[in-house]
Amino acid sequence: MYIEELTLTNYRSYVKTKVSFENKVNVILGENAQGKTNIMESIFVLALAKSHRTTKEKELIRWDEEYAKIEGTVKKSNGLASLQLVITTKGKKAKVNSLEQRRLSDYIGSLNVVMFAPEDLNLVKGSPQVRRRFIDMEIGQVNPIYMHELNQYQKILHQRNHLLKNLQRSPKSDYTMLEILTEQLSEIAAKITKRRIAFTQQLEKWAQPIHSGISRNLETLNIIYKPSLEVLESYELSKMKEDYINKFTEIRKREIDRGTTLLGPHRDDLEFLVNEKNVQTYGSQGQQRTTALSLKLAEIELIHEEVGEYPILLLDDVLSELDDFRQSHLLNTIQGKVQTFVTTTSVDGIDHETLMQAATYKVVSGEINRLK
Ligand SMILES: Nc1ncnc2c1ncn2[C@@H]1O[C@H](COP(=O)(O)OP(=O)(O)OP(=O)(O)O)[C@@H](O)[C@H]1O
Repeated sequence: MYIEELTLTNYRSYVKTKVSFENKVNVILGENAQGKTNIMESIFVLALAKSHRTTKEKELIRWDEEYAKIEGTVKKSNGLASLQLVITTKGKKAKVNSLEQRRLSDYIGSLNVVMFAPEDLNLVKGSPQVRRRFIDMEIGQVNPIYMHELNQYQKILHQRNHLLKNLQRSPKSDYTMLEILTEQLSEIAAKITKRRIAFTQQLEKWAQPIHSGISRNLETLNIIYKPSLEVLESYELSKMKEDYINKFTEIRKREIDRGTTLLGPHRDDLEFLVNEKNVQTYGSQGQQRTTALSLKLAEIELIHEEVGEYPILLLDDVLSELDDFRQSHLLNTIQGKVQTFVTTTSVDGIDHETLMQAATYKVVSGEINRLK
């Protein structure tokens, strides 16, 4: 799939902008703070109805305006789709081919993207939250039900935490509600855990040969899902739910003392092993970069496997962070098959053939124009 045209209205620094793109590499050039990342972010938001750099949606709306609108014409193997996402301070509304989507989770997946920005180099080294967000975004865009389950999970988790805090203050309260919420949370926790384990295995399958290639066959990569509920011997949903309920019963006193839910997908993590050693603890910076790059390239293949089309790749200011060999590996992999957007302040030093043939745009003060 690829984006033919993008229109932004009141989106961050853009008042009204319409721009056509090519189904190849599109390089977006510009000095600092001119609006390059805003373009990348708008494509990401059009796909996932969420920003990669903020949770505060108000920031996406141009100052002193009421709403922001992102429109995109997307070419897919089954034809053209016109997508529209309107963001207000009260919420978001999405349309596909002028039809309003009842739920955002139904809309997500209309456009698939993979973003690679400098902060993704943090995927390995950063906090577990960064890795959980990565998993959720990736499964969410190929599986709308997962997004729905995740929302439900967050709601029940919030209620349960609130109740645990109340129980902490008045221990004589009724425990029936806690049992009901524990049962509901365990049911969804099992579904989410199961999907995440399956996703991790699928991601590992794609990432392993890629990592070997980038490391010139010197390194092997393993990706392990680390659930907060230990040893999930059975992957059967009912058994997993039962395991969660039993464990919650076991740690009830501790949870009430702490006033929070101590177990579940919101506490899980991913572990990366290079040559069987934890790369977060023992890996060099180079190995950590190779791992992050392998994961991103694996994501592209995984989405292709799931939806039957390659996603769009957004490389925000990241090429200059990679050495020549990793840069070439990345550009050789995407060449001719993935529509790619690259932002950079300058193409000096990046002399790969793919970039020579790219469509080039210049961004100045919130306006984008084609150069070649
Ligand atoms: N809600 C908003 N309304 C108006 N302008 C905004 C809004 N949010 C951000 N901006 C402006 O957008 C500009 C930043 O754009 P962007 O992050 O895309 O820069 P960039 O070209 O990627 O720069 P760099 O190379 O430094 O990353 C800033 O000038 C900022 O003031």
